[in-house]
Amino acid sequence: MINVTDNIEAKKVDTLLLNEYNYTEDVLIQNAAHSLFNEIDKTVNKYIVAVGPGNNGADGLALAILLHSINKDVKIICKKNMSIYHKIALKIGIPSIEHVQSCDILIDALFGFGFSGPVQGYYKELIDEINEKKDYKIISIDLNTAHINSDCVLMLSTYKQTLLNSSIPKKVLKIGVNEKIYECVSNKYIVDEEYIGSIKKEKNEFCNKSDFGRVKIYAKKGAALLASRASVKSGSGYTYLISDDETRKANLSFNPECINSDTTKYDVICLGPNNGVDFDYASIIYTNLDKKMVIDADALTYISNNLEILDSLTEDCVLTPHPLEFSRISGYDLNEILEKPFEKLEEFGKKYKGTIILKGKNNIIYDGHKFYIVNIGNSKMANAGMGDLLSGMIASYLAQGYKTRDAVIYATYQQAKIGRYLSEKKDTINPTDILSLINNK
Ligand SMILES: NC(=O)C1=CN([C@@H]2O[C@H](COP(=O)(O)OP(=O)(O)OC[C@H]3O[C@@H](n4cnc5c(N)ncnc54)[C@H](O)[C@@H]3O)[C@@H](O)[C@H]2O)[C@@H](O)CC1
Ligand SMILES: Nc1ncnc2c1ncn2[C@@H]1O[C@H](COP(=O)(O)OP(=O)(O)O)[C@@H](O)[C@H]1O
Repeated sequence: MINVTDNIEAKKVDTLLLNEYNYTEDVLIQNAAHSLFNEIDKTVNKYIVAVGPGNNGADGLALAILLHSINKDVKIICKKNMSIYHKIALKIGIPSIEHVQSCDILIDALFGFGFSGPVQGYYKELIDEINEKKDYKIISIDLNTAHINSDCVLMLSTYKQTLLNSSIPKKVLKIGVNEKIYECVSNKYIVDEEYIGSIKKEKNEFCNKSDFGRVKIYAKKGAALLASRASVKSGSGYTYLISDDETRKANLSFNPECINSDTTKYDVICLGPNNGVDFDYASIIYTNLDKKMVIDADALTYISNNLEILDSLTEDCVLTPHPLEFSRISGYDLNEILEKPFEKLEEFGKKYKGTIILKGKNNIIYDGHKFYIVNIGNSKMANAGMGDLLSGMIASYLAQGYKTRDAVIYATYQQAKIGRYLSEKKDTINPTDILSLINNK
């Protein structure tokens, strides 16, 4: 998985590598430059590198030297950079220009995580000029400098936290450092295919349906159909729906594999999708504390009026709030949650047991120790019922024996991955579109 760092953590990584692991700045800059060079489009010819005063600028200069070595037409705009790379660049004849010229790619190597705003004077004027002329593609190194209209950011070694809220295309490049080294600095990770592959459970040849667990869902109306169908399609051995007559009747034709009656034998309960806020969730929760549990939607609203329930939750409970629901159960201000989701989840997680997923563009999963971010979905998925579907999927993977945290990660990733796939074909992605593709190869 890829580590996520805020500016303070990124500086700590820097210090750690230099002081504890004997890396030098030059080794890191060289590694960064080679990764950038490998990634950058070399089918074009003209490049300009806008160079800042610090190591972000040095990365840009080292990249310019590599582009020059393969005879590309590369120029630098560099007022001040004390690194050896500036001297080398000038010595080998890379032209230094004062103003932006026409080119194919402009590389923003002005500032990285050492920047603290606002930008003024020379750099402000240069940034305005870069944005104004724009007949080129702008690629930013590590972070996009304030107000630059980048087309892409190539982050170095860690995912930069401020970019979680940016829609600019981005990629993390390795710089010759094993990610495990960052673990003592950051406990936030972007979930990737590699992690998903490592937790995926394969089916044994002699398996039986009872090996895949029993899910009992308390839900009503369309939300019940979505959650229970998602549970069935995600592979739980048995899915039971506890609902009203009308919903059960509709579910019979929509979801023939689901069992529309109660059971005393089950491993997981999923509570809430459109089940009403007047339902007695407390007694279901208190009598099922030995089971795995997914608490969603109306059950979360109920808890916000019966907060003492939170004290009873176990490690095997999953809460699935969107930001407003999280605000209701935590009492935190909604804007504060949106601005500082990690801090607020950690504060909440210190008080109560279990795993919580804060849903949205960045789905942030917190298990009381680490944060796992699933951010491959897209805004076309933002419509009613998506959360109901997700809670059914989480319940299903819990029943199949996934660790609590991993069931949440696995379900969220599968949902977002289908959303990403469909986004190329559709302008709106409905939960039923996702349902039809759950479990497809
Ligand atoms: N492990 C790492 O952490 C690595 C970091 N590298 C690069 O190093 C960068 C960080 O380098 P630095 O710490 O030197 O910082 P930066 O290069 O991001 O910027 C620091 C410089 O910008 C100036 N500055 C800051 N805010 C300003 C403002 N508002 N207006 C004008 N000037 C301002 C500072 O005085 C300082 O000279 C990363 O973003 C990355 O590109 C790479 O070289 C490879 C490895
Ligand atoms: N902008 C977005 N980008 C990516 N995924 C999104 C976005 N908005 C919502 N989602 C996904 O849709 C779901 C929304 O859940 P929720 O708000 O609870 O929906 P509902 O109210 O329909 O139950 C989450 O799984 C989330 O990942």
